[in-house]
Amino acid sequence: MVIMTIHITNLYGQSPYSVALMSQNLVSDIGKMLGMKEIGIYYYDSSKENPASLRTRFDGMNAAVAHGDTIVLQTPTWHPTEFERAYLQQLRAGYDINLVLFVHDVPPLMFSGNFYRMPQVIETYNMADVIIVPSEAMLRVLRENGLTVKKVLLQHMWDHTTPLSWQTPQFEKLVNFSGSPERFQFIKEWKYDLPLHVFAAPNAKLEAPASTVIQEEWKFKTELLDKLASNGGFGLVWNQTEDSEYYSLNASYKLSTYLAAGLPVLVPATLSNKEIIENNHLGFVIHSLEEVPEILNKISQEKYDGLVRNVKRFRVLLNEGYFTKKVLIDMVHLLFQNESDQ
Ligand SMILES: O=c1ccn([C@@H]2O[C@H](COP(=O)(O)OP(=O)(O)O)[C@@H](O)[C@H]2O)c(=O)[nH]1
Repeated sequence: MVIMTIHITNLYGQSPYSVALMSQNLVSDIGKMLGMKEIGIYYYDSSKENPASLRTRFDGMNAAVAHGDTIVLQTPTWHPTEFERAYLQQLRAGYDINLVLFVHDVPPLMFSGNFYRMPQVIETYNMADVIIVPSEAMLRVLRENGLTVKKVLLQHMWDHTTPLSWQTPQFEKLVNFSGSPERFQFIKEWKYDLPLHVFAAPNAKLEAPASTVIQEEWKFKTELLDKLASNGGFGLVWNQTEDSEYYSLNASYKLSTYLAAGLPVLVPATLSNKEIIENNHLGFVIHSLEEVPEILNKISQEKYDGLVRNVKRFRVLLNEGYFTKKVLIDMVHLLFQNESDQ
């Protein structure tokens, strides 16, 4: 007899280029490995749905939920906050359950124009028994904005469970970047005498890129890792121009993609989890893009190969999903033990 089922939500219906979709699928797949059941959340324009049909939709999603169960909501669902709040309220009203929020992104902090929505978002977070947030810095900001949930866990880093590329990256004086030129202004302004290989969706190509900006085709999963590994060089994490401080709070998905491909990384000094890069010697922490050519022109073959060896060792954690497994298992302990009066 099962006495407690853990359910975890998973997003459906977004474009295959959606990183939100990829990351939710990843967490839900690992949750299922640990025996959790999935609740699918379809992405559509829910703002026009009337409350009665929304309630029926939620009842359908909750068909397998019973008293005593635990629900992990991966948030944002990219529906309006009202949708998430209504869903959680219906769960709370209908069942005696444990609620966990696994926060991937905080939309009011991603886009400054949305900051006015912060109180509503925090109110929704405060419905949780346990909340999982990307970093200590994110937790601080959420606390400053009224987060009261006592039981908190940190994600630290995204996993990347795509089958690995077994190629060993070679030292090349080039930088790989995965992300759209629309979001990352520095791509348009790349002025260094070093190739910048940009991996972005087909609809996000630059009209007239600098000759050192090489626009790669979008690649899925292992193909992406293979191409990054065969390009060699480094993987770059860099801020968007606007709202550039967000990487000091979230966990960057591309960071894990590069490491899974075996590439050493160049990351901004403001990155929330830069200590992981420093402590494990996985690349360089930089303060400005000006440092990129300096590093690439100076680094020796031996030093590069040493970084590649460190990455090869570390990436096992990502490939086997150990950051996610750890936080999901810690979540169960935190729910059912009294150790957390933090
Ligand atoms: O050709 C490509 C280019 C990008 N990506 C994915 O897009 C992510 C980068 O997305 P984003 O810039 O939103 O990540 P973050 O800002 O979290 O680092 C990468 O990690 C890849 O998983 C991909 O699958 N194929």
